[in-house]
Amino acid sequence: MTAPEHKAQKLAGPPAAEALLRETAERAAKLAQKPHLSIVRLGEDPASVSYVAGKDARAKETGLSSTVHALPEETTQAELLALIRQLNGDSSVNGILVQLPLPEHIDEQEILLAIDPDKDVDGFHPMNVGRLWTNHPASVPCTPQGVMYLLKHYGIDPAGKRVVIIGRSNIVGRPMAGLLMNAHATVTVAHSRTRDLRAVTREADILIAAIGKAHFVTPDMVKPGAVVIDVGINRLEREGKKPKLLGDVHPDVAQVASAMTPVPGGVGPMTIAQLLGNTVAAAEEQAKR
Ligand SMILES: Nc1nc(=O)c2c([nH]1)NC[C@@H]1CN(c3ccc(C(=O)N[C@@H](CCC(=O)O)C(=O)O)cc3)C=[N+]21
Repeated sequence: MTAPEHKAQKLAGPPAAEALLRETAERAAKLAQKPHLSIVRLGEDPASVSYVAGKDARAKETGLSSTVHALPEETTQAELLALIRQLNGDSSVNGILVQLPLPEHIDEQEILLAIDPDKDVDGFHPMNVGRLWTNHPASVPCTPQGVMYLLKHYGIDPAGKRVVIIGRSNIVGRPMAGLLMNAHATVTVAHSRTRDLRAVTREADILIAAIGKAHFVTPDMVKPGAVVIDVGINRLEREGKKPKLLGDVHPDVAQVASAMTPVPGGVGPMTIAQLLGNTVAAAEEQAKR
């Protein structure tokens, strides 16, 4: 590309995340007891170690308390279930998060089903999935809920607009579609089997990339003036250096989009802020009982 004639507005995550964290801290301070988040992680996958450390630190800065249960990779299904049941039964624990992905030998669906839906701050329990899809949302997955907050923060209302989501994962694509439908958008979910993907994505007023492939979305796939939300975080590990983080959207897309989230510093910080928001909401509900 030659010299850019146009540059999309940067939808920075940190200012929106700070606003959400401030609201969350104020709500946390009103509770008789500090909201408590229990985070469970298996094994030493570097991305998981780094994300969990971020969640734990942010929780403490926001006036919540948190515990990290770092278990060995070889932890059995039964041992993990036993820990979840213990946390379910512990009234001092308001939120439970089991960091994904789990090792191959663990049955993820059985683990997510075992978490008390009232403590399911990830919103991954089928009960909470059902609540979202019947437009009675309770706990909603943090990344898509964080995207909704970010859009609102920047004055972007999806009502009546055409939104195309690329990716159909349980963590991002599917719940994102449910939230946007609830917000009156016209939603298309595209994925790896979509024919003529470019024709589909070019229809989008708001394009959400949650594919998991670095720089997958190129300028030719974007309608001029569209808003582009990049949910991808592809870690390029480098010898002796911090990994480089690449989004799912090619940086040249900024020359056709009207607004675009950066990576890092876009959706990622929203995810963590929303997780703490969900934890405080769970604590508020539990305090009513
Ligand atoms: N049960 C569960 N719940 C999750 O919410 C969950 C999960 N498992 N597994 C993995 C994904 C990923 N995820 C991120 C959170 C924050 C950043 C984040 O803060 N990113 C920063 C950069 C962080 C860095 O430097 O590594 C940014 O984009 O600016 C990224 C990714 C939560 N996830």
